[in-house]
Amino acid sequence: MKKIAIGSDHGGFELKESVKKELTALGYEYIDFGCHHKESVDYPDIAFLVGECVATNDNYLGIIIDGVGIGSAMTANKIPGVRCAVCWDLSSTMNSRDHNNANVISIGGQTIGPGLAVQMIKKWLETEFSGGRHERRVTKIMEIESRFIKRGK
Ligand SMILES: O=C[C@H](O)[C@H](O)[C@H](O)COP(=O)(O)O
Repeated sequence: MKKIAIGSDHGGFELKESVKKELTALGYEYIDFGCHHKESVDYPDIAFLVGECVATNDNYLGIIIDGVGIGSAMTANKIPGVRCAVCWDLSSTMNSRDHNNANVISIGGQTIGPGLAVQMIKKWLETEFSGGRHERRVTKIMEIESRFIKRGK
């Protein structure tokens, strides 16, 4: 069973607490990279820690929650090896695993209620990458990333 790296900014803090309860109920071990309060923080600081954990540990998946999910996903996707998907419903959630092999999910604490969020997280964790034609496409994504790493950009 994969382990989970989870983090949020102030806008996702409350939803993160709900998601953590669901993770525990599902039997997942997790590391909470913060924040641990509702005071204003900068989402790149937390998204970096979650993304770094996933990129350096094959047995981790990541969950990031900020206001709408966009800034944290932008940040995490700067880290080589991270494929972070902004998801907003069950369909985007399943697609991000089944087709895109996302290893980090980013959701909005101000746009998604706790009921839907826990359903999404459960679905995301139980959905496997289906490979096949999608393997070819995800490989192309990773090859584009490697080209820029080689150039040192
Ligand atoms: O994409 C970024 C996130 O939605 C942030 O949670 C948001 O930008 C934070 O804004 P504020 O400082 O106004 O809560």
